[in-house]
Order: sequence, then structure tokens, then C-alpha cells
Amino acid sequence: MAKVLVSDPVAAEGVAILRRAGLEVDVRTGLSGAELKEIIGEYEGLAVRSETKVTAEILEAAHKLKIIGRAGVGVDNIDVPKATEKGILVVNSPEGNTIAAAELTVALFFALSRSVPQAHQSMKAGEWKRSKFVGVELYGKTAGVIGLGKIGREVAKRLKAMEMPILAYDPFLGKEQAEALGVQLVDLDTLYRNADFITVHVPKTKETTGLISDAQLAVMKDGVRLINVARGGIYDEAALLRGLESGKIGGAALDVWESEPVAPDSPLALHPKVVATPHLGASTEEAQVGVAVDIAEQIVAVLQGGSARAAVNMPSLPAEILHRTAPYLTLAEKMGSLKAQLARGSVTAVEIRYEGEFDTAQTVHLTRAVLKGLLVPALGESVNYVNAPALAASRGVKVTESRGPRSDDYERQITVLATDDRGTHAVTGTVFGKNDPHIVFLDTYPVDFRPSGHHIMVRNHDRPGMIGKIGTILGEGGVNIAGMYVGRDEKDGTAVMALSVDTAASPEVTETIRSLDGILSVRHVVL
Ligand SMILES: NC(=O)c1ccc[n+]([C@@H]2O[C@H](COP(=O)([O-])OP(=O)(O)OC[C@H]3O[C@@H](n4cnc5c(N)ncnc54)[C@H](O)[C@@H]3O)[C@@H](O)[C@H]2O)c1
Ligand SMILES: O=C(O)[C@H](O)COP(=O)(O)O
Repeated sequence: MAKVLVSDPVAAEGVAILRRAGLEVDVRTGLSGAELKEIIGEYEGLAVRSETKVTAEILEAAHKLKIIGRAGVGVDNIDVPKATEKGILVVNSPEGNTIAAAELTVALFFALSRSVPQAHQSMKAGEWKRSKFVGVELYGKTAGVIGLGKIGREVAKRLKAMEMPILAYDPFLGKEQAEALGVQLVDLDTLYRNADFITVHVPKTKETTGLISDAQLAVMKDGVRLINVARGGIYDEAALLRGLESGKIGGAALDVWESEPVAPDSPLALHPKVVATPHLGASTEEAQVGVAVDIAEQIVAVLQGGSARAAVNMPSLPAEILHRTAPYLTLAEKMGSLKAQLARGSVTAVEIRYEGEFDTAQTVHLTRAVLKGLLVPALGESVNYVNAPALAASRGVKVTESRGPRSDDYERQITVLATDDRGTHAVTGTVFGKNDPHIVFLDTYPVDFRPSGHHIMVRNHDRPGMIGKIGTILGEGGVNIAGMYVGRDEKDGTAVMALSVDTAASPEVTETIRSLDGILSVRHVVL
């Protein structure tokens, strides 16, 4: 009988599904890292929420583990690359707590505008202070919603009922979709300058970490009120504290924190103008039952040899197909990610060409991998191999796929053509040997680099001295070049450079390269 460990408070309905399926279930919450490491070797399945930290060290000891179910959305507490390396499937429940998080956000709008928690606390202390707690109305105030995904959209719908005009920013959402929601799509600067309340609903990625810091606060209205039910660190906490102290920020309502659990003496959590909740966005009876049932069903299915509907790190495929497809899956996902990071504006169409021996059992999953790679920079952990096509469709991305004979260049190659504001551009990749993915063309320019780590992509007029100048700027910026691949097009005199670098280049370094005469574009990408 397979054993499953439930190491966080997951709703009883989910645990019952595991037991009814004949699995041996141990519910042991509050384990220390050392305790978990000691026992994890006994289990085939693990069910968690955000409290258990499933680190590389724990996974090293997880000799039998086949599946980790995250009863919720965020998998930032799980070392997903390590799980993938060990062949452990990670599944989550991307939709189960959307309404719960949206409703808490609205609750925080009210709590913040009327100082409900502070007034409550004052009365509990035996006081009766009416003039101290004069609030503001939501009616007629402008709300700024950053991120219009599942939760952001539900929040926007609800704020409209309060008759708040809504300014929204989501670089991956089309104008028509915004219009259908009745919100005005604006750039971030316009949102910051005009919103009375700002709420963030973006995933925590490298772009959104510290999205709002001192510079952004400086352009906001005096007395702006800020809400965060997404992830700690999207507002820089030190900047928030400075803004609260200076009076720039009228109040903040925070459900999520840079480090959880929050220290009992956290100056931010204790600040009188901060309404603080301990990561309660998903904590409703309905959402907890929903996410628990969702992951329990997936754990049962996978441990009984079936497939999961929300696999985060790899498709749940029969072993034979997975074996011959896996290296191309990695390649396909990296190519999707490369296209997303090189795109200008939102990608509206993707064409995927498979050349050489690929069968449909493979291409269906490879296309999903491309779409997952394309959407993850925007949607983070809520994208998986199963929902990627539907999410692409809901964002208006037109997807086409074709298969053809072996090309003149490689035995098997995949080309992804993505259309964005600049037109249609292609990337082609192949796998060398058994498991060595390479990018071999950017448009028609031949290149050759492994799609992993940091890269700087430059498009330039093909002139003498460019390579030297760029190398010098990177060297002076402390960025070590691990490899450089230059492709030229004799016809129009342009060239592309793909520089694999050991560390990220600072925005100043990329800006200096961009300012060189003859440079057409510069992008830093992480694959
Ligand atoms: N507090 C909680 O308990 C709780 C519960 C559920 C979800 N969450 C968090 O809420 C957030 C939103 O979740 P969701 O389910 O709506 O995700 P989602 O993937 O459906 O939506 C995220 C949206 O953010 C947009 N986006 C990505 N990068 C952006 C950027 N730089 N600027 C503006 N928009 C950007 C995407 O296009 C997408 O529309 C996530 O961080 C999630 O982890 C928190
Ligand atoms: O990512 C999520 O689903 C939410 O942040 C909820 O986390 P929790 O399950 O720890 O409440």
C-alpha cells in the first residue's frame, strides 16, 4: 500500500479521498525540516500547503516520492527544479482559491478605508473614540489593479460594484479583454499617478519582486492606500515602511509578507496604519475543501498509474513516451520562455513547426511545453502542462502546429514563430546526443547555445568592432562571458549576438550596450 504524508493543515475532505483510495495516510503537521527529512523516505506521496518547505535537502532524502500535491496555487515553498531532476511530479490547484483571495482583497479595501481593525482593537481596549476613526468612502475613488489574472479580474468585478473607476495594468492582457471587464488598461506610471487605492495580483517573479519601491511610491498620490494579497516582496517592505512613516502612504493592508511567519516585532506588521493578516487569502472553508479535493484526486490518480490534471513541472505521461520526449520537452519549454522574454508587447500568435521524426503523441505535449514556457513569465506557477493551451486561448493567443520531414540542418528540430508588436520572429532548437538541448537559429541567423542560465541577446548592424565594444562594456560591468555566438545576414547587413553570461547584467550595463551606435536591440533573458 502506497504511503502519503500530509504535512500541512489540508482539509479533511482531501485526506478522506486519499484514505478511501486505499492509501496509507499519515497527517503530521508542524514537522521541523530535520524531522521531515528523517521520515520522507517512507512516502510515495506528499501533500502540503505553503508552510512545509520542500527543499533540495528534503528531496534528496525522498527516495520513494513520486508526487507532491500543493493544496493551493503557489509552489514557491517547493524546490521544483530539484523535484523535476528527481522525476517527482509537482501538482497544484490553480483555481481552487481564486474567489477566497478576491473576497479577502475586497474585505481589506473596506478595512483600510474605514480603519475597521484599529477601531475594533480600540473598543476591545475599553475605549470609545469616534473622531479618531474617520475614514474615506470607496465610492468614486480610483482603484489601480496590477495583474488582471484569475484573482485580479474577480477583484475588479467586485470593486465595480462599489462604483470605483478602475485603472488596470497587465502587459499580457489585450485591450478587448480589458474592455469586456469594464476596466481601463493603462501603463504603470498612469496607474501610480492616478489611483487612490492600489492592489497587486501578479505572481512573484523576477520582474515583480520589488515592483513597487521608493521610486514608484514617489509618483503616487499623497495618502495612497496599498493592498497586497498576492505575495510578500512585490511591494518592497522597507520602502513601504518609509512611505508609511513619511505619511506618503495613507495605509496598507497586507496579507502576505517577504518572510513568513512574520517576526512578532516586525515594524511593518505592528505599524498603526497597517492592517495585517497572516496569509489568509485562501483560508475559507470552501477554498480549503476545493484545493484539498483537487490535489487528493491527483495524488490518487498518479499513484494508481493515471495522470494529473494540474502538473506543474512535467506532463504526466506514460513512461515510454516521456522517455523519448523529455529532452525535447525541456527544449520546447525553454524556447517558449525565450520567445516570451524577447517579445515586444503581448504575443498574439504562435506557430510551432516540428521537422523530422516526431509523432503526435509527442507533439501534443511539446506544444503544451512551448505554451507553458511562453506563459510562465506572465502567469507564474498557475500555468501547467494541462491548462497552458486553455490559458493561451483565453489570452487571445492563436496557436498552430505543423509537422514536416527532416530539415537540411538537423535530424529533428523545432521552430517556434511568435507574432508580437514587432512582427513574427522565429527560434529553432534541437537536441544533441541524448539530452543536450541547443538553440540553433534565431530567425535565419545560425547560433549555437544551450538554453539555460543568463543570456544577452543583441541585434545590431554588422560593423567591425561591435564584438569588442560589447565585450568591453560587459567586462567593465563585471559580467563574465561564458560563450558568444554571432550570426550574420549578408543580405541586410544585420547580425545577432547571443552572449551566454555567468551572471545577470545590470540595467545600466544593458543600457550602455543599447546606446552604442549600430545597436538595434538588447535583451537580457534567463532560461
Ligand atoms: N494571499 C493568498 O493566500 C493567495 C491566494 C491565492 C493566490 N495568491 C497569489 O495571488 C497572485 C495572483 O494569483 P492568480 O491566481 O490571479 O494568478 P494568475 O496567473 O491567474 O494572474 C496573474 C496575472 O498577473 C499578470 N502579470 C504577470 N506579470 C505582470 C507584471 N509584471 N505586471 C502586471 N501584471 C503581470 C499576468 O498576465 C496575469 O494576468 C499570485 O501571486 C498568487 O500566488 C495569494
Ligand atoms: O498560493 C496559494 O494558494 C495561497 O498563497 C495560499 O497558501 P496557503 O495554502 O498556505 O494558505
